[in-house]
Amino acid sequence: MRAEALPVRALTKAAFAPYGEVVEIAGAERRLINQGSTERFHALANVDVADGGGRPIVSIFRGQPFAPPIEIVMMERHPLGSQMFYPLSDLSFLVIVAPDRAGTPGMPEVFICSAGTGVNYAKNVWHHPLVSLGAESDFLIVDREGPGDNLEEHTYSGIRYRIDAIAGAEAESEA
Ligand SMILES: NC(=O)N[C@@H](O)C(=O)O
Ligand code: NI
Repeated sequence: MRAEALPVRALTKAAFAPYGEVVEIAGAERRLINQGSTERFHALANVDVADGGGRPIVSIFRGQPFAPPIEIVMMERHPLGSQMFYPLSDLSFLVIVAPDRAGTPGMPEVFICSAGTGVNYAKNVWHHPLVSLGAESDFLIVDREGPGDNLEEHTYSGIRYRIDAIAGAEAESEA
């Protein structure tokens, strides 16, 4: 089966806008609270999980690292809610998303997400399950618990996608 190599792009708010929000301090509304002893970086992402009686939950994902070549054979989406990944380690990870093409994912876009930056996938956005890099990594997750089927998966047929190199991220792997 044909496998197409994909470029890895730096994550920016503009590039990721069709898929959700970038969760980072840069550009956030900053509020000084607690008599000035604490900075609040306010409303970094919108938790959109109420459809169908859903409620927001916080989890931790512990991801095992991937290394190139990384094959992308499937994508998934959550029709009833957003899903946020915020890295608790100081490693980069890959964010892989795709536009919807008549109910199936189109060609993926791959972004490298640097340490201290997370993403909030908007509801019903095609994305690849967590791809950690370098070492076992923990992520804070905010997504939906509740009735209904909140997971739709799609396996590409006739074409596979591949990530052959990730500049910089591999250098972060454990020594
Ligand atoms: N299945 C699950 O909870 N994880 C995926 O949704 C994912 O995006 O990693
Ligand atoms: Ni997901």
